[in-house]
Amino acid sequence: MVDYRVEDQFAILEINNPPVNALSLHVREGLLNGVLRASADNNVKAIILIGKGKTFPSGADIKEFSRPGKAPWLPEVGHTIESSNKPVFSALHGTALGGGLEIALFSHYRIAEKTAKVGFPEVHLGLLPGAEGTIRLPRLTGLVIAMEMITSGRQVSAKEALKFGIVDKVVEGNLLKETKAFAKSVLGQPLEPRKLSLCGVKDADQVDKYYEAALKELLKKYRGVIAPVSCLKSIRGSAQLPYKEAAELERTLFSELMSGAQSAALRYSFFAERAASRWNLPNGASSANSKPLTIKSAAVIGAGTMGSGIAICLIRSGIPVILVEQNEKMLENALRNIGYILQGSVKLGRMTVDQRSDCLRILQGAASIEKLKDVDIVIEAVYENLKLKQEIFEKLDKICKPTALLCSNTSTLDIDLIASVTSKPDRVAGTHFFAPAYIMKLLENIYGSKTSPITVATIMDLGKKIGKISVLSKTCDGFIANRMNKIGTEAAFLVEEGALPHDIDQVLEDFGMPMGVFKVSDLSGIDIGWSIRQEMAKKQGITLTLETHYVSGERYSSLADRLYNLGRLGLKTGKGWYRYNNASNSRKPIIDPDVTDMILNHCEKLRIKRRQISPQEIIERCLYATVNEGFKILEEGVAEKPEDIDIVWQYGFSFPRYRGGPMFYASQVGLKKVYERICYYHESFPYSKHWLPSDLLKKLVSHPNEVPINLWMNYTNSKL
Ligand SMILES: CCCCCCCCCCCCC[C@H](O)CC(=O)SCCNC(=O)CCNC(=O)[C@H](O)C(C)(C)COP(=O)(O)OP(=O)(O)OC[C@H]1O[C@@H](n2cnc3c(N)ncnc32)[C@H](O)[C@@H]1OP(=O)(O)O
Repeated sequence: MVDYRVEDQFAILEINNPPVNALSLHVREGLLNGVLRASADNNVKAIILIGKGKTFPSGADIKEFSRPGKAPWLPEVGHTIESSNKPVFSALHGTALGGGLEIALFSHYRIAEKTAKVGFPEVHLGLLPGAEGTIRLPRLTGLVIAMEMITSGRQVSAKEALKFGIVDKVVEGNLLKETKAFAKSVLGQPLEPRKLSLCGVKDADQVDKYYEAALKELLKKYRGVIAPVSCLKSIRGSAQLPYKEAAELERTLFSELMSGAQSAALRYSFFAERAASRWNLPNGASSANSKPLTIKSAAVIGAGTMGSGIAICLIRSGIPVILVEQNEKMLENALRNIGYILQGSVKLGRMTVDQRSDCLRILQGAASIEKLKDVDIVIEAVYENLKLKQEIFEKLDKICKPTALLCSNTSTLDIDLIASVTSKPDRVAGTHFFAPAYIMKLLENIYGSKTSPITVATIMDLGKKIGKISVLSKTCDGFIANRMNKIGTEAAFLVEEGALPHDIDQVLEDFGMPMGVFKVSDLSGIDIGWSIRQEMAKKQGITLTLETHYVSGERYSSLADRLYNLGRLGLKTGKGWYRYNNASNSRKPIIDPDVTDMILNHCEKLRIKRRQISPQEIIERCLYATVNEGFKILEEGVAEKPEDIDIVWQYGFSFPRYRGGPMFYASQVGLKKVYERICYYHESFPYSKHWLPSDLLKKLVSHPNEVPINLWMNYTNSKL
């Protein structure tokens, strides 16, 4: 794990723990023993710590955090480094992060390869740098930079690290050779001034001012998230307390975070995100044995909001796009809008003027699909109508080259039905983007019964290339995301039973959702849901009225239909579930007594006796219904593993990452408790089939050993 050799009187400690040289127990032991050995060796003048492979250590081993750890701990290794009688040089390349950077800060000197990056990403794991990083970094950079770097988790380039005083030199070429050369130039100089534990924080007298300003920002930016504030408290300690006491405070804060629910969820999320990129199909094909095709050109059909957004994602990644739209005016508008959106990115510093021009150069509009014969992939993003989509796919099948992938951005429709009109169903898949497509990180990829492994591998790989988090779903009505989302349905029932829209929104926002469900509904438009419901009713041959309370034996709420009938279509009409001050162009929702009256009248007409609804019930009704459907999705193999579901929720619906996702949340509450409440709600609401308890959940609670391990057990520390 740590290779030891002596060259030119340098003891080289080469850390060899692929893939990221995490500081696992054996690495810590190797470093400790290596430094002690070199310190005692009269033939050694200096010690160099360097990473083998692609990086200097990128942090502590996160996997070790979920089991009882073993000494030597990182701070002990660090102090052994700092107190060595030989100068220690850390040679940084790749990503020197977290514990890796802390090891470097215990060293007497730091040399960085030009492309190296350094940072403290612990905050993203709900932690703080717990091996004295919060005490040492401010001693090098001053408080403001340390506060910014540690509370944001931002990685800084070698050049910036040099400017901040984190590294002593930036080098090009052979890192070891350059480090030796630098070492030779400073050998013989006293070590004491290089020991950060003996230095002070130069702007310590300003700490209260900086602390207050940073705290105000953090509370605004990270509502409900505790780690950033703990980071700040620890940095304040570094300026206010003697070194040893500051380190003790850091240790206490670190332990509190480490044993808390938020860090558990964030650490789970780190691995869940990586697990979601690995997939297995029922036929044995998998990400490990399937190679993607290279996508060099693409077409997007439909220049509405979704189509334009998808085109932006592709051109931003250098993939030329033909954007097809029959309506010339609409096409013209879309191309102009794409230009504006990219202009906005330039203004925000997310791309340069040249990059914007490069994007627009590879974007081309077309009025018909005849031009698509050479593209590698087509993504259709027209109106959600099966017949229309089938017509398009039938044409594409004739026009496109045989190797082209034909994908649909459908959010609900069966991929098999779309593929059935083509002669190459193995090339057909779903690529479901979330609005706005150029911002939302999720790409929900869908395979049908005939989709080939190459097609799946290609769309999963494409997602990664365009900067998305791809998750794979088997085809079904609504796929993982929309099928599972029962929040809106239960929220409407809760309003009928006694809550008000703003009560529910408040509870969901306090839980950590960025916006309550009724605010979201106003933003996307009440008419959207209305047309989906009308379409569904048409299919079933029924007519919906404002008094409809059951549809095909299922409970139904017509509250949103009432809003539609009143012309309250949401933000765009200035009125929906809330009222908006359109005169001042404000998007701020205002509680509207007219809506309350409408709700009360509705309940009176339907003879619903209203009651007091607790915040606990709101959470349970909205989330447990969703979780129950999640288990059914797992049971049916729509999602391969719970991580896939949780990642869909985090990146598609902005579910708070510090709660892990609905499935992880359920495991934290305790599956037994969740199951019992689902059974209770099933008894209370027999006309909502989403409360019919999932067999998988029942089995997990009663006979956990009979459940295949990939479906649950190895991913969570579920409390049964
Ligand atoms: C008696 C009781 C006494 C108690 C005393 C307690 C003392 C306390 C001491 C605590 C000291 C800890 C202090 C330290 O500050 C804490 C940390 O260091 S936390 C970790 C900080 N580092 C990170 O968060 C980095 C995370 N990794 C990344 O950001 C990226 O992986 C990367 C390094 C930028 C590389 O990105 P990519 O090249 O894209 O590669 P992947 O992301 O796909 O990763 C590849 C592979 O590696 C796995 N992995 C990555 N990082 C870690 C890690 N830190 N630990 C374990 N595993 C890691 C990753 O999961 C991938 O594997 P896969 O999941 O695909 O199998």
